[in-house]
Amino acid sequence: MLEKKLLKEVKENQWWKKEEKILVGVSGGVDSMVLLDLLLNLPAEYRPKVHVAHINHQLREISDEEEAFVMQYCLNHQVPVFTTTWSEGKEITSNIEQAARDIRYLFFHEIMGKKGINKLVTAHHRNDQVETILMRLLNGNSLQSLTGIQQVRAFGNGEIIRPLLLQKKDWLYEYAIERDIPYYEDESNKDLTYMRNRLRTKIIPDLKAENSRVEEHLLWFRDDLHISLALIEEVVRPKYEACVCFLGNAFKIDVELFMSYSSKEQHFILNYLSEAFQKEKDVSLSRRQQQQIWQNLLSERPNFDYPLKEQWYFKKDYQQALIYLKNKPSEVKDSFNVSLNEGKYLSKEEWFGFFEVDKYCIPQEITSWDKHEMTFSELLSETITVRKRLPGDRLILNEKGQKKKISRYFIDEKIATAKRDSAWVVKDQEDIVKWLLPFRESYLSIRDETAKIQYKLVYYYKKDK
Ligand SMILES: Nc1ncnc2c1ncn2[C@@H]1O[C@H](COP(=O)(O)OP(=O)(O)OP(=O)(O)O)[C@@H](O)[C@H]1O
Repeated sequence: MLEKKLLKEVKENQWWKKEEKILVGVSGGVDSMVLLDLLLNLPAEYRPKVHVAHINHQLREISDEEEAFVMQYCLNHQVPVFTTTWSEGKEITSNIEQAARDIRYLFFHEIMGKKGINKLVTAHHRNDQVETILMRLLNGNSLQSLTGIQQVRAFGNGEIIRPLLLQKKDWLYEYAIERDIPYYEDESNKDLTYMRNRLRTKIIPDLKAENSRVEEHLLWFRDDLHISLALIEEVVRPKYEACVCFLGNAFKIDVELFMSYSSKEQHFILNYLSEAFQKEKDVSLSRRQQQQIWQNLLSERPNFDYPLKEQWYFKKDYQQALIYLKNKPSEVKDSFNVSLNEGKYLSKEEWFGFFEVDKYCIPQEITSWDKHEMTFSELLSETITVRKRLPGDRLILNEKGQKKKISRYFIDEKIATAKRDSAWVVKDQEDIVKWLLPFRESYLSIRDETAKIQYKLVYYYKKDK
């Protein structure tokens, strides 16, 4: 039955082409083992070229055994498999579930990049969907997030697909038994310190005692909400785009235009603004902060500056409002010395490291950030200086040693002023600019491709820095 349901969806949705490479996240549990079996047994004209990724979180005694099991299974089925072990940094994370998730997606992303794969496939199913919606509802999350897990959404350069999202967990178990599929039972699912597990084992069964179809009803609610929000989006999104503009480190709002919209439209414009904050700056605005912005926009006071959250301020200047990042001058340091095998935060959203390749190690909390890196084979200097640019700093452009002032480079490349100010100059002890972060490397630092990489400089930053 399950294979028929999946095939129908594969045909309808055309998630992948025949023989297209996909990466499947396989934990070794029943969901992902069933997914793997289903994918490998699709009719040839719908079957993708399956690759598997497994992350050994080392959180349980049998973690190593599970990893070996997934590897052996893939070997037996001639499926390429990539594994990694999460061995460092657990002790410094407060939310281990979230950190494990970040590590997973980072690894998926890395493998997809290396192997030229654009599609990640995971085994989320209908029960995961119900639990997610309930969890978000109980936690007071946004209306948009109550539409739960999306079956397809953007991920890295491609997308993440959840082919089993409409299938019940019971059906996966039945399929596994029928086809004698081996899997590991996840013992941590019984741990009632996690909200999801309490929902699964206590609260949802209680709700089902009230109405046995409660899960179906929640999914109806989800579908209706999804459609309603899409309709609202059609009307309000163009208005949001007309009155809100993202400037890199600030959001600019046209107050007059905002005031010309109905209060219902204003409500959704603020929701979209909040989403944009999350997406662009990784900052979540509470409901109270959203209300605060709304009141400020409607306020009759023509101009004022108001602290909103951390270093974010709301500033109104007649018909224009800005939500912008104000750096406290005392917290801004503009020069750092980084020794070999050391890393430093340059700001709350940037981290710089200098390492021998085999001693490379980064703080857990930055693993999901974006990065630039530079590798080289010879140690030119035991300390690297990272600092803001100074007048006269020059880049070496080519093998002839031709130099260009950084200020000129910015003009020629039409780099916005705000971005110029956030740039870092990386120098060695010879006082040669090796790198203008995040824009370009000096010619001298461009490595010989045949030499063995021994050292690396890495710059991690939160997206859109
Ligand atoms: N250790 C792992 N290695 C590889 N893939 C995994 C691993 N754990 C989970 N996955 C993949 O992620 C899917 C979701 O797993 P799970 O429900 O445990 O995670 P979640 O944290 O609730 O979800 P998400 O990771 O999407 O936020 C699994 O069905 C599987 O495809």
